[in-house]
Amino acid sequence: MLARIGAAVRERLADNPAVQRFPEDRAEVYAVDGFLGAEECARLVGQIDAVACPSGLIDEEHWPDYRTSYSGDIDVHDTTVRTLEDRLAALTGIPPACGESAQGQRYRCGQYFREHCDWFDTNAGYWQHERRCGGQRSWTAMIYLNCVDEGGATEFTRVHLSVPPLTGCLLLWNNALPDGTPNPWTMHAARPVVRGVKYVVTKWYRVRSWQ
Ligand SMILES: O=C(O)CCC(=O)C(=O)O
Ligand SMILES: [Fe+2]
Repeated sequence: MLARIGAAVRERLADNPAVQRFPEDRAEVYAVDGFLGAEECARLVGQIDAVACPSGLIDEEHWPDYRTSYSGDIDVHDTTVRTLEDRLAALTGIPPACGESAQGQRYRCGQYFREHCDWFDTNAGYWQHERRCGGQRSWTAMIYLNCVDEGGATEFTRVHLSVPPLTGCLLLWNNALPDGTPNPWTMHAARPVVRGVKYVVTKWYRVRSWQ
């Protein structure tokens, strides 16, 4: 399933001249500049400020201080959110039903999200729940809503790829290898914001409908 999804999205992205793939064979990471306009970004920033609470973590108990950002589910009925979802579906071909609700995140000065992979550990206790809610995560889509004065890069730590936040830019990656197994090279972190504040919206996609 994951191999099939990976191949379908890969083919579609390869045909799109607006999509750039980072020159890294071990991880499939792509960027699309100007995926959202400045006004759309500003509207989403306002929404995030309205809903943001300290970010949770799926395995909070074992990993305190792993993620110090604030986050929240943004309003799924909002027109900007709908536009964003539609654009992502058109770009990737992934059915919108597979997407978890869009999550907004805000990192203030000094805040970060330590090194992690987005796919689920199928040996962890939480997996029994997640496998029934759509299963494994396939692709991750993240949109930067603003430029950060200093810090706040998304770093793929094992392949030494660092992506600085840029207003409206989409970062997209496949959490699986071409054979459908989890790709350890997708390990990534949100580096601490040094000056300014960082806002992003993240969509994680599952192999089946998310519920
Ligand atoms: O904010 C970032 O740069 C990365 C966020 C992230 O890794 C996530 O939300 O899974
Ligand atoms: Fe992540």
